[in-house]
Amino acid sequence: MKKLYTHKNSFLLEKGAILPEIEIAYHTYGELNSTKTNVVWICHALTASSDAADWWDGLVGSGKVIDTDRYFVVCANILGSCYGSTGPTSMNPNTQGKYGKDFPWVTIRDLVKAHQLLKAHLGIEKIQLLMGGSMGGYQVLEWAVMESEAIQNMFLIATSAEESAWGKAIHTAQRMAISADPNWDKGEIGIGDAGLKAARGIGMLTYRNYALFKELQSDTDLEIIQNHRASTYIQYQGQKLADRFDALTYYKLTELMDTHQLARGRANSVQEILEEISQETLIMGISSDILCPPAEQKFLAEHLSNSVYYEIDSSYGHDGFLIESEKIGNILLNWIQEKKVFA
Ligand SMILES: CC(=O)SCCNC(=O)CCNC(=O)[C@H](O)C(C)(C)COP(=O)(O)OP(=O)(O)OC[C@H]1O[C@@H](n2cnc3c(N)ncnc32)[C@H](O)[C@@H]1OP(=O)(O)O
Ligand SMILES: N[C@@H](CCO)C(=O)O
Repeated sequence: MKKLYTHKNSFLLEKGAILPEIEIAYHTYGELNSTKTNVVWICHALTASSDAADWWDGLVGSGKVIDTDRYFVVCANILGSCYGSTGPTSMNPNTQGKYGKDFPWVTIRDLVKAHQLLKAHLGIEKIQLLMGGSMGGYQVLEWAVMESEAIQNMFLIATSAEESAWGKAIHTAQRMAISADPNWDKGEIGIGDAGLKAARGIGMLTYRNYALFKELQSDTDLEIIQNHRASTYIQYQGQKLADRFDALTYYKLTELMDTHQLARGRANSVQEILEEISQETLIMGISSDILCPPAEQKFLAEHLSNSVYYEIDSSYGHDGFLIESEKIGNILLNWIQEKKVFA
């Protein structure tokens, strides 16, 4: 069941803006043990909610690798999202209207800072396993730097230490699509679906790849000259996101992703800051990921001193981190046992 934590005091964002208060939507599964040594915290990616047992159901649940009968599992919706935490679709207590386009610039560090408040509220001192894929991994790495003493072990998949030039270019194209929507300038919540659909279409091309489209979406009817399978698939995926997400939120979350730079204000290079992280870390890459390709995870493994790297052979591309639960689960379970993560 989704719960809500309200931080009644003002919340200072990295870039200087102040939110008068923040709400954080979250899910917990299982019970915190008496020694408080069974916490698993899951950080979610771009469009997911706090219900990790739903979107990562192959990994999280009773008897699964992230066993909710044994562990106290927490997943919180990120600041700036539209799934319950404070974001552009929320009411601004100062104006009694929705934040909309006035929702300030948020960084990955702000997401972590907000979730640290929830962690304190839940009485958690240490996180035994902090895990996340894609933007979830961005938060994991930031948290390891921001509160090193609280993070015991980490699992990272399809992620990186900084948003790549490639990622920023894709996000810019997505924002161009959203802002080309005829209703965009109205700046209201709940409009801009045409732009959002196009942005999701662009996204899908990077979450999947040539080979998967060839395999699953090639036309079987050789006579067809319109409504190609690949076209209707992309259109359908655009509609599917528009049915559950908000255009302005998506626009701002892509800007948020572009702020990911672990070294900002801390070191002269990403390598330098990674070398300061000492937690035991499992890192996974997906062979066909063209958005956060395995080279990015190999780079992490090269510079995180206590890490181990595995590559999953999958045709699902970046979305493999959400889909390939069996392959991910087998490696994760072995690593948890070998490293005695919950011993
Ligand atoms: C709170 C919430 O609701 S969060 C919702 C869950 N999502 C998240 O957490 C975000 C992360 N998840 C995701 O991005 C996605 O759910 C993924 C990547 C895990 C899986 O994506 P899916 O869309 O389920 O899978 P896939 O790419 O195989 O597409 C299947 C869908 O496309 C449809 N489809 C397939 N081929 C075609 C085609 N040629 N033309 C039209 N539609 C098609 C299928 O019928 C199916 O429809 P359905 O979703 O209504 O059953
Ligand atoms: N399918 C994922 C991709 C981003 O990692 C999402 O929509 O959140």
